[in-house]
Amino acid sequence: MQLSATDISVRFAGVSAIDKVSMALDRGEILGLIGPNGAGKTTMVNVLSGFQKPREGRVAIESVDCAGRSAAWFSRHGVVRTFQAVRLFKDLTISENIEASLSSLGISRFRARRRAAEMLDYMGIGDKADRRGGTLSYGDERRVGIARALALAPKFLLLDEPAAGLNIGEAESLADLIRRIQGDFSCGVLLIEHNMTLVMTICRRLHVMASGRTIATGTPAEVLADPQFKSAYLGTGAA
Ligand SMILES: Nc1ncnc2c1ncn2[C@@H]1O[C@H](COP(=O)(O)OP(=O)(O)OP(=O)(O)O)[C@@H](O)[C@H]1O
Repeated sequence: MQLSATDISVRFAGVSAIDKVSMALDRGEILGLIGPNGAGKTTMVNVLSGFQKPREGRVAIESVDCAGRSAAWFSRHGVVRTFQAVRLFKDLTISENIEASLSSLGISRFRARRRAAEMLDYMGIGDKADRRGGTLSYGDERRVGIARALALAPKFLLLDEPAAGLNIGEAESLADLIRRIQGDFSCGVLLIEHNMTLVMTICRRLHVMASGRTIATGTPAEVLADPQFKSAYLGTGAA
């Protein structure tokens, strides 16, 4: 099963953010999406999850065309994403925050509560279920963001900079966790990340963007040897 985007273009106020980018995520792989700031990575995740309608191009889940579908439709069909900012409702408990996303998909309150508890346990923060949003440490808040996504039973999980702001130890545990999630949920994981150690350790395949375009794809070794990658990242090599 595959989530694919073909020849995607997005413009904001006439300015090109993505220009004819294609990528595919298989259920069963961890694909790294990397690139300098402003490369178009988050915009691409927005397109892949129904948060941004592309000006051109096609998104499909296997052979099902997703044109015009809402973000909620993508969620219901197993395409789930996290955000750079977790944004919890501060008046709700952590559990209620997760239940709210499930209820919006029509899941009963009872099942939503049970599912939230299971996912918070899975993320190792079951004891924080009754705390209010906004009272957790930064690292725990990011775990809630992932728990909230996992509660939606992803077939494709799109993680937008999950290691941002984590220390080295926390980033290492995150690497183990992402591998575990991929296996336990049998989901494809798209990982946007600036932490190169994390990306190179857990991704078998990388997709590199710069200035809204694809500049390299391949295994970490192939990408590291690619002149366009070296030029974009290290300022060396022929572009
Ligand atoms: N809603 C928007 N309105 C106008 N321009 C936008 C909008 N969202 C993104 N852009 C622009 O589109 C381009 C791609 O942005 P995007 O956030 O996708 O890049 P990114 O690779 O995710 O960057 P970063 O690594 O900094 O998060 C940038 O030039 C950005 O300023």
